[in-house]
Amino acid sequence: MTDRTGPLLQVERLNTSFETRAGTVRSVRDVSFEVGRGEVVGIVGESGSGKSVTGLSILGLIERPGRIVSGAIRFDGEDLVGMSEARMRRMRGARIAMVFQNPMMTLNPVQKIGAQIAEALTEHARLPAREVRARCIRALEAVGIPSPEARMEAYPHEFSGGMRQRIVIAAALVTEPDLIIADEPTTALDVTIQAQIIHQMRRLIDETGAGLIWISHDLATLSELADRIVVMYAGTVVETGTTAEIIGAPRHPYTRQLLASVPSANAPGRPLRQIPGMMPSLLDIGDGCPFASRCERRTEGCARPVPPAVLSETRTVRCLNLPEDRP
Ligand SMILES: Nc1ncnc2c1ncn2[C@@H]1O[C@H](COP(=O)(O)OP(=O)(O)OP(=O)(O)O)[C@@H](O)[C@H]1O
Repeated sequence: MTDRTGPLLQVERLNTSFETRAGTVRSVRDVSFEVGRGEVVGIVGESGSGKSVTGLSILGLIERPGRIVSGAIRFDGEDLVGMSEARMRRMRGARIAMVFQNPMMTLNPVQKIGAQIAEALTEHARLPAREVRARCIRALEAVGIPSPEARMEAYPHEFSGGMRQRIVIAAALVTEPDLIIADEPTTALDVTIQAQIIHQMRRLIDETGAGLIWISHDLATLSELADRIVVMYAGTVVETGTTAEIIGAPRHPYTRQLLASVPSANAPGRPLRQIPGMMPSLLDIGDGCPFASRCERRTEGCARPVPPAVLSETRTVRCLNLPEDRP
């Protein structure tokens, strides 16, 4: 049963692990967040914090030795956890789309791009050829490809890196999905191109009312694009809030340190501030606060599980020793 009044996506207490010879890698632990219609939610965190595994869990793409251990992923009111592979595949094609970092891995080098985008469409719906063509052109226009009709006949190598990434986004958009999950899609690109793509994505989400999850290690990019931000550290969500709250008044000690390491927050010419210490291994990690070993505010209680505190309708923070309101 679908519920059009609720949020588009609700991830509730998600746990995803990988069984390895060395032990259980608990990549995603007790992760909860929501995405509304027409909303962009950014997931930020250092490398290895569980961002991609969260995205792949939503897409039903966790493969052995990994599995979703517990939790619910409700999309339009329906739980995706435990859905049959055949239905999940249809969901991925038609209603939930994904965009990954490397367009060359997604695009077929020997097929014209028009045909590749059309394939995304015809795999899941039987449509007249004229309609398919019109929709492909619309998708290319939407991501800012000039002369889309002529460009449909070109091969991937005839495009620049930025244009190729736009084509991958167009292929994800052509089915008019309700939810798009983008995993570091602009990381490899020039900052100017990044800014253009981000601007176009924002416009698209505003126009179509789709939901977008944008996974990134870069808070500066997210501040331009996201409505809300989910901060992940060592597999858990440490803080969620509106973009203005996270950027303007971070509460969790990790979020504060992460912000302090963003280049624009540093004086020019000075080296970036690194967060001292290392992220703990996710192998058989306990349930206490994972940031405790690097945190100046840690106390004995931090070794026990720290439930997320709900500070307001938009804000949760998982910390026992919250610093004052403003840094
Ligand atoms: N197939 C797998 N087998 C074992 N461990 C895995 C597997 N896939 C991911 N992991 C582990 O899960 C943890 C989270 O990885 P994930 O890729 O989600 O991090 P991330 O935040 O997306 O990092 P990055 O920014 O580098 O992509 C890591 O410790 C990683 O080693």
